[in-house]
Amino acid sequence: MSIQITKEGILEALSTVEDPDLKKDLVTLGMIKNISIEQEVSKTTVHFTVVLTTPACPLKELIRNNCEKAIHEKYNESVRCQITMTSNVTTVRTGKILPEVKNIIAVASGKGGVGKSTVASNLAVALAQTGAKVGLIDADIFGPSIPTMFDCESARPGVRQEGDRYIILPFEKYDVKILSIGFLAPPDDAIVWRGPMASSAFRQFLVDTDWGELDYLFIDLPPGTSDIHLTLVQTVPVTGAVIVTTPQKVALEDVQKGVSMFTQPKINVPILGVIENMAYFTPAELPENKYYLFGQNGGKILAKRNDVPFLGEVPLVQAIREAGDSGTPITAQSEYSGNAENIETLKNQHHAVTETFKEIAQKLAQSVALRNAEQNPTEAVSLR
Ligand SMILES: Nc1ncnc2c1ncn2[C@@H]1O[C@H](COP(=O)(O)OP(=O)(O)OP(=O)(O)O)[C@@H](O)[C@H]1O
Repeated sequence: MSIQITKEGILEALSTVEDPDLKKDLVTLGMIKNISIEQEVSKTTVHFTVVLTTPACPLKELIRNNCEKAIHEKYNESVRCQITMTSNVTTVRTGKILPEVKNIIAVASGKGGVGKSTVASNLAVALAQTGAKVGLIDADIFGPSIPTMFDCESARPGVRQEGDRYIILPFEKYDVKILSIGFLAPPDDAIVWRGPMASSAFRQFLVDTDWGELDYLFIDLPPGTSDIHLTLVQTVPVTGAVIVTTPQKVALEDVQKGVSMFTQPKINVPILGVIENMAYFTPAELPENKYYLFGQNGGKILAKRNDVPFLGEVPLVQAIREAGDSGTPITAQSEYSGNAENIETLKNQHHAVTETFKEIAQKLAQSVALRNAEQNPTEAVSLR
């Protein structure tokens, strides 16, 4: 005898399955789509799609198994489940500027030289590798390093004319769409770009650029707080900020000021998480050793103090610096390609660091999904 199964019954069963990150059930979160039931004399198959909120979700198989279990518990072990797992990055952004960009993520630090551009580049590449559509704006007028890190120092963005408007076309590399203040001003002239000219160029990157559809648009901000920060939050609603720090106390004090800038009531941009860069040094020839040159756990302490997620720590290793200088972020390299004597050790170190960036990128995507599910949309700031 065939079992009587209805769409309502399937939804009831699946409403007992929680998304482990978002801590709400899949039905409430609107993640269940395309339910259909195939009933034959001796077997019943239910089909449905689970739409995950992050690309390449690591919990995919767990969620799939829990769905199957819920259907079996409600009906019978003999019911077959054909579950399609897809993803659709969520958004809460509104407004006329960049409506096709789902999430704008500011990458900030209190101090210069903590590796903000390195982290932003690698997160952008790592998320693009999961199939997400990603863009990156290098707004660091004091030292635009993205052109070096993506080996496109002489690149000039294209332009398209629409009536009397000029639309900028970003440059694309490693599946990331890129624009940099460095494309407009030769490095030695960067100094004259401080102030209103830089802010106006940056505004054009947001307002007059054809970014197309993007899941994540990263903004690599200058260190500290600046006019560029204000231009950003005044021009577009920002999904959230990622804070990059090194562990030492002096860095943390500056970084705290950066955090407070975003979280002050007038600005109100949520912090998506803290990343500790150069957390420890591991020499290639002693891969098991960790030397905490700048102190330990500074990033974790900062995250705890501000009650925001800690996204992970990146070690200080030669391969990251070499990759940045060579114009291919380490996550975009399939393996270590130098010709050093200790090649096997360097390959292992390279692999470990690449995996670390991928894990941090995944945690960031989860943090964005959580922020979009739980918090109100950010609004562009109006300062008087
Ligand atoms: N984890 C790391 N291991 C080794 N070298 C690193 C690491 N992170 C960054 N670097 C190197 O440190 C230097 C500064 O990094 P980066 O330009 O990313 O910092 P930044 O915070 O963006 O700097 P700025 O304040 O000038 O914008 C670069 O040469 C980069 O390759």
